[in-house]
Amino acid sequence: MSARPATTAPAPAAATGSSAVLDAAGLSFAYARSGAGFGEVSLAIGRREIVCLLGGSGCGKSTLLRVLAGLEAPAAGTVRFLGQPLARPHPRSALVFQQASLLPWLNVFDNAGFGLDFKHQPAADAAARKARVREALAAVGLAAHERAWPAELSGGQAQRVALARALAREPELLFADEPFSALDAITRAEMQALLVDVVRRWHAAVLLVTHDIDEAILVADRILLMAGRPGRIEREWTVGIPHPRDAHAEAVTALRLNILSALREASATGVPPSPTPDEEPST
Ligand SMILES: Nc1ncnc2c1ncn2[C@@H]1O[C@H](COP(=O)(O)OP(=O)(O)OP(=O)(O)O)[C@@H](O)[C@H]1O
Repeated sequence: MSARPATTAPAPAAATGSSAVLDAAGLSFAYARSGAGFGEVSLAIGRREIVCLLGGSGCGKSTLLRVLAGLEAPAAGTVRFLGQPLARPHPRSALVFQQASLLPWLNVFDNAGFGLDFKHQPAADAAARKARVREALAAVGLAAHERAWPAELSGGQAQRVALARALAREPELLFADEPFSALDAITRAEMQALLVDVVRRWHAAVLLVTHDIDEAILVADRILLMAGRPGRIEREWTVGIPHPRDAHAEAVTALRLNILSALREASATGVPPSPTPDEEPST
């Protein structure tokens, strides 16, 4: 019998109310200069859930992440973080981008601790701060590199420091925007596995923006497909495949084909096809 990942009806997502670390309703956004943005997005991210926002270039994934993270205000709609309206980046959230953006004059330890000095971060005494940074660096495999300088690191190591900097903040939700897309394939695969491992151990949820279908399938608990202009969340898949996932497994291949077909349809018509009758709704 063929194993098949669950596929679903359109968003909004399943996690709601007290089970959600973040929920957003009726969000839209348009840049003043270009008018580009996204429209009518409603979604929720459950505690400890890994959600991938997948879509083609320019559909508004990064913009949506920025609004959900509190970096931009929406034109309409609301974002709630742990049940409270979000007006600015929440102290229990953290961000990782494609570029590690390490400060060249700080060593690895101080770069990893840098996020603890941000405004509105809960106060931690020096010993607790040190312990948090050490633990985060150990989790990403850089315990032996505390005193190294950013210029001495490979791209993968620099991204590990960026991940440690995020973990040290003990986030409830980690926003990650294409964090591995500048890395070579082997390092990327290592980082994907590391991400799943550490966020599970840190009990953090993740919103991962990617245009890489395989990355989404190998990492996510749930995949949201964004498409159209302005972008909307058009489809959603719950990925019930246990970790670690094998890129060549039958269930992974089936889901890849399913997503590819939805993406192709979206680029041809602007709207992905509705789920077929044999595709099971997730909730
Ligand atoms: N600061 C800005 N001012 C005006 N338009 C912008 C700005 N930033 C992005 N855009 C436009 O908004 C749209 C969405 O951009 P966004 O970066 O969110 O897309 P994306 O899906 O993340 O793309 P990619 O995968 O290529 O990064 C694009 O058409 C882009 O050109």
